[in-house]
Amino acid sequence: MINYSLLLKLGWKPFFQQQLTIEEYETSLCVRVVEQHRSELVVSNGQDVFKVPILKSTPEIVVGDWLLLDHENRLLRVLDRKSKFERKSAGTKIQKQLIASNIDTAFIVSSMNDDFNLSRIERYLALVHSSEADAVIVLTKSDLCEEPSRFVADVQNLDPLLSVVAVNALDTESISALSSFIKTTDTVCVIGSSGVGKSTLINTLTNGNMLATGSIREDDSKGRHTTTHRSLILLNSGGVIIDTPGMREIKITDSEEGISKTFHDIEKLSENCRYKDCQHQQEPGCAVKQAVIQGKLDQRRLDNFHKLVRENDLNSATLAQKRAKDKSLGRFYKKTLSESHKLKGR
Ligand SMILES: Nc1nc2c(ncn2[C@@H]2O[C@H](COP(=O)(O)OP(=O)(O)OP(=O)(O)O)[C@@H](O)[C@H]2O)c(=O)[nH]1
Ligand SMILES: [Zn+2]
Repeated sequence: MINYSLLLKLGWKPFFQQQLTIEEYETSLCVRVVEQHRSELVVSNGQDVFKVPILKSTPEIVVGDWLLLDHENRLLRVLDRKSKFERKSAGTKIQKQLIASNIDTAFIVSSMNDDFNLSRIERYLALVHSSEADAVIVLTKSDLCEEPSRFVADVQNLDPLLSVVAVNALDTESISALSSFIKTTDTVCVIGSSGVGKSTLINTLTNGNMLATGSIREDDSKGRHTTTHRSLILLNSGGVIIDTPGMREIKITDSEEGISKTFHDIEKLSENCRYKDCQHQQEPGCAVKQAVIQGKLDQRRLDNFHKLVRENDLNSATLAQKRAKDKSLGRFYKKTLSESHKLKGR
């Protein structure tokens, strides 16, 4: 029988419970994926940590997923995801890759120094907004900054409803301001550019205790022992953090909805453009350009909006082209195969 009370500290929610049948509740095992390797998944039921092999028939599974297993720890099914983070695969391969799932809140980390960049924050916001997770902007290095409130105000200016917190990521007391954004059954992820303080923040949040879901030592191919990176971390104060390497190099793709939510002020203004399909470039009667002239909208914000839309269109188009190509290639193989069978008289 599934023990819900053990699952709660792993981020279990009514959303997942509602997906179970009574039979599944009575006969199966429910676990969360805490690590992902090439040939196996490391999962936890809130008490024990164990491994589930990845077979040819195993569907795409990522850290954060909830799985139902039978009593021999074989996969029955993956529960529907509450949210998911995807990215365009790195390199020349054009494919979408799932990198983490079931995240309630994403901490977008940015440091209050020369690296501070509103356009980059907007880019991360568009990403988070297309994942179904909530966004919180965490501004680090407050101890090294003369006027943190100026940075907070700049970010708040992007959207008055945004949650923005300034912290010294090295200091436990300072980051306690984040606790109201980490509910005990919530799953949080931390994203942002290199060097902004993501690891420092996670370390302080976990008091340096990164192995709370249990530690597993693994043999690598040469028979050496390596301690693997734990991707799903339990917080002593309740709540879960997901920190996978993939989360750190995520790019915009299929994020139209996220861009639209992030720049809802521009969307709102565009309702008054003369042309319905106005691109807010050189068209007459453009309400968005007018707002820039009147000082109601930053030229920087409009430029970044255009840039992200272009980038998203490009990535999404190549993805769509690849999908179409794969489909027609699949039909070609099928046809060739059936013709060769016909020739052989089968
Ligand atoms: N003074 C101060 N230093 C900080 C703060 N946050 C991070 N640092 C320092 O900044 C440097 C980079 O922090 P990391 O936590 O490694 O940054 P990261 O975002 O994890 O970087 P990557 O692993 O490259 O993605 C480290 O030397 C930290 O000690 C802060 O709030 N105050
Ligand atoms: Zn316009």
